[in-house]
Amino acid sequence: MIDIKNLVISTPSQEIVHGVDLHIDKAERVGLIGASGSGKSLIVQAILGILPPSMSVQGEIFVNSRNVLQMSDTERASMRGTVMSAVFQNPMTALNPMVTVEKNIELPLKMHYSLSRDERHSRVEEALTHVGLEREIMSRYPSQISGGQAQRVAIAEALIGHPQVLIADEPTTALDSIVQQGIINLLVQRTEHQGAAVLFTSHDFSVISRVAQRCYVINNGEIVEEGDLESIINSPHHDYTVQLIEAARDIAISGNDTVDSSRGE
Ligand SMILES: Nc1ncnc2c1ncn2[C@@H]1O[C@H](COP(=O)(O)OP(=O)(O)OP(=O)(O)O)[C@@H](O)[C@H]1O
Repeated sequence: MIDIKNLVISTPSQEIVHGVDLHIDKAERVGLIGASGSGKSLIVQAILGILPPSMSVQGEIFVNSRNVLQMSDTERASMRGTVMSAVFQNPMTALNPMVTVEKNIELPLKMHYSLSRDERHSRVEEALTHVGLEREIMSRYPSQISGGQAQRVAIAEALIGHPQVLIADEPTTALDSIVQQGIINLLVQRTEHQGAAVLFTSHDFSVISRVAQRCYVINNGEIVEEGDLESIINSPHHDYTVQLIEAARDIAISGNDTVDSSRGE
């Protein structure tokens, strides 16, 4: 589904991401874990084609066997929402503050499908139910909902076009731990239900362990370890991985969690 080969990302003065290889299979949930500043967001931005213009990028990023680094902006835009979608750390920046929750969520439908207004309305209602929100929230503006609700709205928008992969760049970092848990459960449930793959970035092994089946450990722009989550947690090879595991509060293997996914918001 996604195959990254020898990805190098540089500013005019220095190389930041040094030859990263990363692979995600269809419907697989993959974690990318590393400390702040290790290069996770730049890799995500390269996949989505939204790197700052000052950055240069080399290597290959194949999505469904097509190199996105060689695509035009229009071609890339046509993939957003249907092939790839993304959610970010701060949901408020992802939502358009000038329009209602309904208008935010229906955007991918308007861009990619020819549906009537009524059809879009019922798809948005259904999407809200799937992310555990009441339909009344549709007419509110992003400033009138909580951070946890906003992240649910962002997830509804990201998944409404049934993308093949959801890229989640630290989507729970800005939320408190109870809300965080609900968002993680929701992401796992919904992507599993829709058969979507996930690339989930975090600096926290306790978060990654609840989402990913396999993970990559990144340190200073370099992948230092990769493997099944259980193997990495039970027998990490790299000192940096050991440090990340020791820093985690509590580690679970994903799928073992039964916490109510809308608690505390
Ligand atoms: N637009 C930019 N111009 C110059 N340097 C940048 C830019 N964006 C990021 N960097 C640098 O690149 C490095 C990697 O940043 P990146 O945001 O990918 O890290 P990260 O692992 O996602 O960290 P965090 O968890 O804090 O988001 C950092 O040293 C950062 O300062």
